Amino acid sequence: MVTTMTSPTQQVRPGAAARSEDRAVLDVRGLWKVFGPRPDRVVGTPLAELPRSELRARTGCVTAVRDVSFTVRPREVFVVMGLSGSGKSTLVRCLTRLVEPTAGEVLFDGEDIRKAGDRRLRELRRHRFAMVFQNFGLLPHRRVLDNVAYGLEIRGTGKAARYERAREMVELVGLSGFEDSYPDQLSGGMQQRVGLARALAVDPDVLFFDEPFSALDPLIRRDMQNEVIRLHREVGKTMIFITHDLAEALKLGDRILVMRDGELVQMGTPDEVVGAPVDDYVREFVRDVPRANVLTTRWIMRPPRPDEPLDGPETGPDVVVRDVVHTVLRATRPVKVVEGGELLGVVTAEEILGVLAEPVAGEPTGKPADFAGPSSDRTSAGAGVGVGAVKPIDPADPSSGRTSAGSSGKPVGSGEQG
Ligand SMILES: Nc1ncnc2c1ncn2[C@@H]1O[C@H](COP(=O)(O)OP(=O)(O)OP(=O)(O)O)[C@@H](O)[C@H]1O
Repeated sequence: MVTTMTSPTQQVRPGAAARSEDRAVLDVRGLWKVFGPRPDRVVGTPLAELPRSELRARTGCVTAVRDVSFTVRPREVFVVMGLSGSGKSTLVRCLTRLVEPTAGEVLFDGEDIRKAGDRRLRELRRHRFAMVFQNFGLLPHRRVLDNVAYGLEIRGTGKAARYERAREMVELVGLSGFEDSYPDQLSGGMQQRVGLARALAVDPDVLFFDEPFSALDPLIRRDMQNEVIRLHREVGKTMIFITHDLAEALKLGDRILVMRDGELVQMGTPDEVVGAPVDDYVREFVRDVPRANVLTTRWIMRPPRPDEPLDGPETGPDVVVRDVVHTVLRATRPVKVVEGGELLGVVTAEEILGVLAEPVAGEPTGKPADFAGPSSDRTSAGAGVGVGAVKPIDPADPSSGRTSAGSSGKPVGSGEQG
């Protein structure tokens, strides 16, 4: 057992814990949603290959979700990100059948939700799932406590038990003292805390968030993101979170699914998306992200040179670069990246500067060409999905993430991870 120098203040990417479990809470396979007349005629036919605008002109149909597959693991925060109209809401709504999928499978704990009858679906929605919406969805004529207790009331929980639970949840989200207030007496951030408390009150297996903070001003929004991180630590729920904001996705997500025109473009951990964007669409999203705040030592380490001393400090491969900068710059020896007793590589000031400096397109970064970069199990974070695989860093390839993701130093939310 190797003791690394990872301290509680160091940021270890949150996905590390979730990744250790194989079981899927949600297993989505080949999911399609086509809106419009006779959508069945589109899936699996040449019509499905048409660009959106042409399909719409010829058939009146819109393919909102196109053959998307992914799994969500227990306690994972899984973020669905993309520009407006990319299909995020439709995809997530298909998971609870708020929108009926056109084709594909949605397995929840192994059960195909598409085969569930009305009664079973109601049961699942009341007991296993909860949603937090952008517009809060609170009942205006009910007090905070009654809003929080609402899901339990629907479920038939007795008054004393539901109020007890509701009080606990109100306290959990930091609203003690506001139990008797009405929604319009609260600020937007506080209203969304009520939304969170209400969702948590029913003790769901999966919490769905549909752009919950996009109506809030930036400071409140940041508070609420931190609140989600804190609540996730405390209650450990599986969360599926829709956002069009990359900083939010990087800050909250264990893994991120990037969508464009209904398709899955890339799926991976925040460092995979920033370190190795698969195409220009994703590259444009991550362009201004300070990479040192997101990439981990695994991304920048290199094999030790034959003459290098290997008695320097140690760190882990999932430690964010920002958190080892001082150690590396102070060390008189290369910092060793160690996992399970195995030396994976070393990091020196040279590698740190390589991340901090603005990369110049086409220029070699100095990394040995035969070095494989992040291990293949990490780059296949798509969990059985071929489309989501990311490219390992290739210093010789100007299109690889290392040379294309900018480092403007602009503050984005990713800097507040943890
Ligand atoms: N009920 C509907 N009928 C027809 N087309 C729809 C319907 N709902 C969504 N669409 C279309 O499906 C596509 C995906 O929409 P969706 O709302 O899922 O995207 P989104 O990424 O969530 O966008 P936004 O961030 O703006 O909410 C869009 O082209 C949209 O116009």
